[in-house]
Order: sequence, then C-alpha cells, then structure tokens
Amino acid sequence: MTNLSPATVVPPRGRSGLRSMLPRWSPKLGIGLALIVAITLFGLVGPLLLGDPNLIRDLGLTSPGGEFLLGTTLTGQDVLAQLASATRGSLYIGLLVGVMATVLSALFGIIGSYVGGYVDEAFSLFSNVMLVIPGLPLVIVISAFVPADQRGSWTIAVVLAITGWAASARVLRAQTLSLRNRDYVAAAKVSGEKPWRVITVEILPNLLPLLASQFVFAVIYAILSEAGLSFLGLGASNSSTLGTMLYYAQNGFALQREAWWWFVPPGLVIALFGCGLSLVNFSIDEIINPKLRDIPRRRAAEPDRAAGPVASTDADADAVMTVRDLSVVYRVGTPVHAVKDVSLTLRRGEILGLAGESGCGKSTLAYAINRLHRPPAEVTTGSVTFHDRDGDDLDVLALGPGELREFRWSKLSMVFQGAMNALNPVITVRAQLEDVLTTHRPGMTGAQRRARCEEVLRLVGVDVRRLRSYPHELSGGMRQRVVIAMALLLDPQVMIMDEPTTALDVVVQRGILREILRLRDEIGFAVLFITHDLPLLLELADRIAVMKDGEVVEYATAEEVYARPAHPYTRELLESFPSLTGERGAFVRTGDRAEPAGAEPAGAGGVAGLPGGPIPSGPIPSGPIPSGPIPSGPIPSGPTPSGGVR
Ligand SMILES: Nc1ncnc2c1ncn2[C@@H]1O[C@H](COP(=O)(O)OP(=O)(O)OP(=O)(O)O)[C@@H](O)[C@H]1O
Repeated sequence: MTNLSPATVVPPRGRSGLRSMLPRWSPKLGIGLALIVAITLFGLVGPLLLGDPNLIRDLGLTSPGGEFLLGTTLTGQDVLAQLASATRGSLYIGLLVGVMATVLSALFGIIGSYVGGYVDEAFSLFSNVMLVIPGLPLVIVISAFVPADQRGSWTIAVVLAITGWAASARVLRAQTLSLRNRDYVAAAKVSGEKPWRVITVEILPNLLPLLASQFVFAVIYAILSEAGLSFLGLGASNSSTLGTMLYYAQNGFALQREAWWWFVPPGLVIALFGCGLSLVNFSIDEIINPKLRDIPRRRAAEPDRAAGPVASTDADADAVMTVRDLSVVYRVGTPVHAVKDVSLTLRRGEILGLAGESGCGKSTLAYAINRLHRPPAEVTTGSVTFHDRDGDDLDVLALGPGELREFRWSKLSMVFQGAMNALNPVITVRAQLEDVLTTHRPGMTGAQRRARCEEVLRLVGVDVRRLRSYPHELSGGMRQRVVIAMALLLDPQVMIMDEPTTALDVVVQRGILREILRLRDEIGFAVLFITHDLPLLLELADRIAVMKDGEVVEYATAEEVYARPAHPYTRELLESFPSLTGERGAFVRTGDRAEPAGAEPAGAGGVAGLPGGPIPSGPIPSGPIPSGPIPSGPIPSGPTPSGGVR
C-alpha cells in the first residue's frame, strides 16, 4: 500500500519537502493561530510600550477614550497597560504549568507502563490517587497553606502542575501499553535497542499528538485555574495576571459601578486565548498523523447519480457485476491515480482473477467496487453495476447509506486482506456469526440463526463445536474459514476476496482454495479473487485480469493468459515465478526485464523467455472447477495442516 509507482503519480499540484509536513490550511487553524499569536505578542510587547500598569493617577474611574483606550481603574491605573502585563503573567504561568504537567504525565504514564511490573503498579497507583483527589479544593488548600509573601508565579505553577497531570498520565499509560506490544517495538527490542531508545524513537513519536494536545490542555487549565485562584485572593502575590485583574475589579465593585472596561477585557483575553488553543488543538493530530493530513475537507466531486435501478448497458447477459471505466485517485499532496479506467465483467458463478504486482491498485479497485474506499481515495469516473438475480440492475456508486448496508453483505460480501485477523478477539465465533444475521435478517428466530451458523460452518469444513470458541483458540486456517463462512452467511451473489490466503502456509492455502472452488460450484456465487500470485490464478480462475500501474493490461481466459500472454508485463509476471521443473524465470534469476514490449508472445504450452520451457503444472483449468493441482472432494477431517484442532 505504500509504493508510489512513478507511472501512477499524477503531476504534482501539491506541496513538497518540509511544507508537506504541515497541516493543510483551514479556517480553524488560521483563526486559532491568529488568536494565539496576537495575544502572545500583546503580552510580550505590550508591557514595553504601554508604560507602568501600577501608576496611580488622581483620575478615578474613567471610561474608555482619549489617552486611555480602555479607561482607568478606581485608582486611575491604565486598564490597557494592566491588561498587557496581566496577559504576560498569565501566559508565563500557563507555559510553566504546560511544560511541568506534560513532563510529569509522560514520566508517570509512559515510563511506568513501558518498564512494567512494580514500577508500573506504583506509578499507576499514584496517578489514580492524584486523580480521585478533587483538583480545585486541593489547589485552594495548597495555595492557602503557602504564605502570601512566598506565593509567586512559580509556586502557583507548581501547585497547578501537581494537580493537573494525572488524567493525562492515565491516557498515556493506556496508549503506551498498547504500543509496547506492537510488532515494530518488539522488533526494536529484539534488535538490541536500549530501552531509552525504544521509548524515544519507537514509542514517543506515536504519542506526540497526545502529548501536544495534553500540553495545550494543561496551558488552558492553568490559565483558567490561576484566574480562579487569583479571583479568590489565592493567586500569585508578586505578579499581575488576568486573574488578579479580575480580583481587583471585583473588589472595586466594577460590576455594580457598571465599569465594564475593567472586568470585560481580562475575561475576553482568557476566553479568546482558550479558544485559540482549542482551535489549534484540532489541527495537532493532522500535523503529526500523516493519515489525517490528506483527508480532503469536502467530499470531492464524485459522479452525481440518482440511486436505484439503472438501465443495463452490458451486453453480457450472464454478468452479475459490470465495472465500467472506473478511476480512483488518492487526493494526497501529489495525487496518486491508483485505478485508471478499469472495465471488468464478472459473470455468474465465475471466478475472475485480478493479478498484479504490489501497489498496482488491486485493493483500491476492490474497495471502490464495494464503496469501501475512504478519503483521500475518490472515485473520479466510471460506474459499478450490480445485476441482481431478481432482474434489477443497481448502480452501486449511487446507493444511499441504508441501501449500501443492505447491499454489502447480502448481495456482495468481501474477505479482506489478512482477514483472519478481522475476527473480534473477545467474542465467540457464534456471537460474531449471529451478529451478521441479527443485523441483516432481523426476522430470523434464535433457532434459525443457530441453524444457519452451523450450516455455514459445516460448509467451510469447520466443526460446529467451534461456534463456542474464541478466535485465539482457532488456527490461522480455521480463522480464515470462519471469515469465509461469515461472508457466506447471507448467500451473496458475489464475493470479493482480497489476497485471502497470503498469511497462510501453502498446504492450508490449498485447502481453503479447494473449499472456495467447491462452494462456488455448490452455491453458485461469483468470485473476484485478488492476488499477486498469477500461477495460483491460472489454476483457480476462469478468467484473469492483469493490472499494472492502475490499468488492466490483459483480460482473457486463464488458458489464454497461460498459453498466449498478450502483454509483455503478463509474460514478465509469468516468468517471475519458479517453474515446477525447478528452473526459475529469467526475471527472478537475473533481475532483467523479460522482453521488450511488442515481442512475439509464446506459443501454446510455452511461456516466452522461461528457460524451463512450458510450465508443466498439469492440465490448464477448464470449466467451472479446474481439475489437476487443486484436488476436489470432501474436506479432510481431523487436525488442520497448520496444527490447529478441527
Ligand atoms: N491512503 C493512500 N494515500 C495515497 N496513496 C495510496 C494510499 N493507499 C494506497 N495508495 C497508493 O495507491 C496505489 C495502489 O495501492 P493498492 O493498495 O491498491 O495496491 P495493491 O495492488 O492492492 O498492493 P498490495 O497487493 O501490496 O496490497 C499504490 O501506488 C499506493 O501507494
């Protein structure tokens, strides 16, 4: 899913280099940054320009205007000058608390959970205790305990940091516990990386969005709490903050005297700064998480359609699904044209193989056919028509959400790449199968549901006693069979299988493929089988489409693809797999490209450029069930080849 083939890349219209690391500009981010920058500048530069905020003048309370833009306080002090210096004081405390609370939460949340054992338990207990102590009363008690002459900005910041880190630590702990078990962390440990390096290089970057948003949250919390403390007369005694301004306004009866200019400006600055930080917080995930960065702000212009039956334009009367000129583009910085004008027809009861190297667009096509593609993927042109067995033609790209839910599992089901991991680990097989029936067939009784679950499980060759099992109690092959059983539950007319057996060993893979063939023959559904393994398709599929750089470059029966591959790329693919005689294709052995485009295709029974001559893999499949290498017949009982218990 990651390799960007140069041929598939639409000419750049996006950003590159460092700029591509930044989030897309959005009104939220713009307004948030503008508010923060403006208030910070005011706090930094204002006190230098606006004179002494404590200078007492013999003016009394003056309303805004003239020399004093925001008027004066009861003692004739300039409110604007006070506001600038109070903003600076509040920002200072906010920054101190933000840093201290983030460091504390990272220390107790990340390090404890990574080290594990007693350290984790002790850290976790401490965090929990801090969490259940009510924050504001504790802050008030601590602040009140510290004598007023020692209650400086630092003291207040420490008090607020002590009471403000625990919730973040718990979130970080949960996240670290999950990250700690990921494969790449295990790989780093196995490769001998030191713990501090695993934490800083493997784990910390994944936690940055959380840390960043928690920092922002801590700053907001600190500014608001400090304002609250100051308002109660427990704030920093040696510095002026927005809270102390409000405190003096309250003591001077500003509200009763209708001196709004005294208390509204500090309140407004607090509100606007909190608002700015929150808006920027929305964009922090985007800055760190590349997946979110490229999601377009609006649904791009997908072809506008009216839902419902459409007139059939397909000449193939036997077709169950017709894909016409389908194009899919990933709207990323440099858009990727992953599927280009693909047209395919899937006939009833047929297995249509879709082959191609990694990154050629197979999965993107499968997802788009099923409308499972998500932004930044966008279907730009084309149609997908489903020819229902009751005679209706459905325009899949135009189905509404409800119609799509109904369509997806009952008419067309999908077995995903790595599907054996798709089962929920904490729910039994029975519950997972029954869940599909409860959702799609609400009229079924419990007994009917149970009977259907047993039926499909038998169909795929798994003992019905396994209905009581949890996924971890099954072997990989059995899990895969359960997933196929789930896809069969509603008797779909089409099944899309995206590399359904790649994670399994060859023997189990063969067993499952044999099941698919048998089931297809018994039940009569059509299969779009996606794999990079062309020789496998030669045995399994009736027809094969070969994809390269998003385009279908070859589309013919399995016999034709095998005997007379028309496109040089197909020949190259055929040559890149080992022949059963023991020879390897030239492409694999030397890394050379096989033949130049336009070279003569190999004759029947031989593959161009393959030193081993014809692939002697037994008879070429003909008819619905290929004979030869995949044996038909009942599923063997007893333990599965992978060692699981049947
Ligand atoms: N989210 C994404 N953003 C940008 N480009 C993407 C994204 N997902 C896939 N692509 C690109 O789309 C192209 C097709 O990817 P796709 O996953 O469909 O290939 P594939 O043939 O299924 O490969 P594989 O067999 O390895 O899964 C690739 O060039 C890939 O880099």
